[in-house]
Amino acid sequence: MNILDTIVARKKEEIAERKALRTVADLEKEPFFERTTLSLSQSLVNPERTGIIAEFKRKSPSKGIINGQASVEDVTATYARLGASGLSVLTDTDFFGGSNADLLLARQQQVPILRKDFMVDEYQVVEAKAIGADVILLIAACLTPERVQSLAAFAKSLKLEVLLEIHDESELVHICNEVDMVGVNNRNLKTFEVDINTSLRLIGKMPAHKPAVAESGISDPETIKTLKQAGFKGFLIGENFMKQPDPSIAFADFVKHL
Ligand SMILES: O=P(O)(O)OC[C@@H](O)[C@@H](O)c1c[nH]c2ccccc12
Repeated sequence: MNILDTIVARKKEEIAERKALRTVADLEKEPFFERTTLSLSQSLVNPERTGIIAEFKRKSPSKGIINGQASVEDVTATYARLGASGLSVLTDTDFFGGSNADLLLARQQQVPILRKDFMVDEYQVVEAKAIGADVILLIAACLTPERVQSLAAFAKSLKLEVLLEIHDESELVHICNEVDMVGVNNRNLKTFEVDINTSLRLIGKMPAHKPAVAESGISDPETIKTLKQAGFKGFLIGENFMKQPDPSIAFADFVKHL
């Protein structure tokens, strides 16, 4: 089994455990459930922002511990203040060291927030709304095109936006009307290999009317210039900032060079 299959198998167990603890009806009573969500697709094309979706990630299966001490409140506040177009918060605990509590803390910021997790069930979409997310991620590598479409339609019914993540040509067929943005993960989730050229290769084959997001392995402001020229509007960056003792300082320094 590759790591993605392992994560998704564990995720399904976790969802069953969570459903037993809190029903959908419980989630719908959460204070954040009834709220006006923010649009990441609009924020990405706002010329006053950087296009960066800055990610809070404590650890990952490929890197182990990235940052064991940073405060989600402090770091996301700096990201938002210094021009991040959006925030991405890992909510998977077992493999990424994140939690729903992290996303709730990030929600103090008035910028769109992506719930970064492995979404395979409608329950998680309801939960995303209840914990304060504006956008969900759907990963083509763990869903059929039909499931992408049905989960995306469900997310839209809750006024959440959808970022569809693809990694190669074969996954272009997962793109449907219901997704708002298409991301290209430069990291192969099965082998962990990272190659920025994955984004540059795929952009020409993606729909021009949906903002394109380049994801993973970005560590140089020059790369953002190249990706922008190729047509990307969003740049999802985690580790480059999180691996520093103070991710806020790393972010401030990076945006100076854009
Ligand atoms: O830390 P990086 O290399 O900047 O990557 C961020 C983000 O793209 C990455 O965390 C990611 C992209 N798609 C995912 C899906 C699940 C978990 C994590 C991810």
